[in-house]
Amino acid sequence: VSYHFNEHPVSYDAYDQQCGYQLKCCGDRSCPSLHDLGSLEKIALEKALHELLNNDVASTNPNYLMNDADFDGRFHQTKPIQPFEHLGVTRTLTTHKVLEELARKHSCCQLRNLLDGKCYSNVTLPCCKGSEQLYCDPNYPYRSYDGSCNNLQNPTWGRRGNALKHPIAPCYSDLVSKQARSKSGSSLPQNRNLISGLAQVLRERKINFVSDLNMFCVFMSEFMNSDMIGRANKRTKRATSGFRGCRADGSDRTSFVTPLSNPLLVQPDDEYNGPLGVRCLNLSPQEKANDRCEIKHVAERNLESSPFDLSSLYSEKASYDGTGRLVLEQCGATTPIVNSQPITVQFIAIAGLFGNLHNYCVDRASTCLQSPGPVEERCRAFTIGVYQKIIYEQVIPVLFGEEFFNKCDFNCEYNPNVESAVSMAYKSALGRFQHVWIPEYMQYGREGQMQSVPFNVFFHGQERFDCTSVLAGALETPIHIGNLSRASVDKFYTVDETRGTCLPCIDLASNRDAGLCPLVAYKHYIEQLFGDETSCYNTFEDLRDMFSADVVEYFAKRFEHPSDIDLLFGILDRRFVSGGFLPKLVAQATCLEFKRLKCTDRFFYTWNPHLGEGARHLIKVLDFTSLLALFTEMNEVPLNPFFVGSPRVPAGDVRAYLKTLDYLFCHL
Ligand code: HEM
Repeated sequence: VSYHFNEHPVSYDAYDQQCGYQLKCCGDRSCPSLHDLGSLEKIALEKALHELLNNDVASTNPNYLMNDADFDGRFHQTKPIQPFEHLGVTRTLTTHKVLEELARKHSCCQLRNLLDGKCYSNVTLPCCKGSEQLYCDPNYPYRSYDGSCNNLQNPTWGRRGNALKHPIAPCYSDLVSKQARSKSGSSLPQNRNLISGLAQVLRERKINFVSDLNMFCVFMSEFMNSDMIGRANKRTKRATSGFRGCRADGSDRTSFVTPLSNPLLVQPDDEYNGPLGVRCLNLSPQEKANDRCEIKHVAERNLESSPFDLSSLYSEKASYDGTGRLVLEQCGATTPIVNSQPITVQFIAIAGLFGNLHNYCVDRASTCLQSPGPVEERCRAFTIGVYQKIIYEQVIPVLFGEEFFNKCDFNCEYNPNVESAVSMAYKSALGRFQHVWIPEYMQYGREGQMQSVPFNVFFHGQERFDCTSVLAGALETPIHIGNLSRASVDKFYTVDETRGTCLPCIDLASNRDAGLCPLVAYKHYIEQLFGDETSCYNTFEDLRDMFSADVVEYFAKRFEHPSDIDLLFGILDRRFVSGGFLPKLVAQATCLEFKRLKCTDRFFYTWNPHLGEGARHLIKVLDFTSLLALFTEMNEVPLNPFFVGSPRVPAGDVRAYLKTLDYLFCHL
């Protein structure tokens, strides 16, 4: 299966073609003239500078900012635009304004030909010349901290701050920024209304089946996700606690409006929020990345490096003490992890296992390290190796099940010809599938003393929690299946167990803001890649091959046509991969992302030539069972850490065995 992205995404017609729908722009090969690009650029640059200046002003005015009195304060917090990033942000916004102007001036088909790259090759704005030159030392044996130089021919590939990729051209109604519309041209169903109605339908299912997969696996997956994708809320020069879109009491939109927020409307008859008087939910639009001013379909910025390199833990400038140990905070996590928001203490505790592993390594290696190089880099490479092994040999096989794991086929060699990047369809829709597993309650406590605590309690005041109890509880909390919990749909991130935000609504908003194409088109695209048979969806009944009856009935009530359904709803696909935990479409999308990120990583642990024999042996041995034995106070640790009720072994035995391997740290 090819995981390769086209350099320029192209509009995807194959579904319409196969299903006999009228093809847009069929036969229209005309192109817009770009003779006035220079003057469009000048005007756009002025507008962009003005907007950025206004945004910076807003970032210093409390009227525009969230504060701790808001229930969702810090949920939408923003990082600063670093001085070296200003030029890229300005160029991105300028080009965006030029694209919007081109969309106003030219016919849809002409614009489509232009953005699909069918008119001219590699057009950029005239004033936006020159790209930075990075020099990489091909013999330097360690990863950079921002992901650059992983690929020696293309040193910027995989780097923090790069754009994500559209696998197929987005389906904005104006091709560049306006939200997609239904087949007939009317608006799509309103976000919160659609999600809250869906949750109500699913709630009626009363499914009793409880899975034995646990929340430890879910938080580990979240941690992996945060390593490959960093959230890029639109930023200003200053970091902020988030820009306000709604009034503090949620009763309405605020009158202090900027392009930095894009609040969601809530209907008065909203089953949950209506009686609370909440009519508005805050939302942060995401920043795009088009730093070379290319005239093409543009995607969002990724604020992490894409490879699995523990970038969210080590961050861009890791804080080591004089001996190479990481400076660790709660549960062993680093400051950037502890300070990120929104974050639960379970996430902090999982990140902390890897922070602790780094320091465990330094403590052993620093006295005897025989391989050349600084101990912090050798231990970092080792820690990343253990983490990559856990992902590809433990997490993914469990999520995929044996059959699909083999079908996906992770046996590759290093492939330097493909860019390491994450797809928009994964980030803004299908990759979010595991949000449906968020339960109402989490277990918390040490052996024999577990208690049930509402999920959202763990977002706030994390220092109160005991790390062993947090992890022990996650191991014994089963995932939630079959419907959408109130903890996720109505009370997400709440401070008072009443007013909260709506995670699936944020997911849907993200899907729509990213202009993702309809579910049926994307499904067709991915099935073609996998060589699967593909279907056409002319009626809602046709959807029965992928959704259960209650969902089909709901969609039929809310959407005008099956091809209006948003890609996000692929998370409700009822065709699960056999022996695994993911729906088929989600599994296929995940397969592509994880394959790409493995096979394009020059330092992947199985082929990294700079790992010594000691590191290789330790990576083989270490897994979550060992990490839990080493870094928690559990008396007994699970052998199958992703399942509730796993058989356990005494932690002391595991620790004693690992101690016999200490000499290996001299040969990292
Ligand atoms: C149960 C724990 C989890 C919580 C509390 C959680 C929460 C969140 C939140 C608040 C966002 C930001 C939404 C936005 O502004 O767009 C987000 C984004 C996202 N989540 Fe989760 N999530 C969890 C687990 C997962 C898991 C297990 C996965 C799948 C591997 C996942 C995949 C994603 C993706 C792909 C995004 C978008 C990228 C990003 O903004 O980082 N999440 N999640």
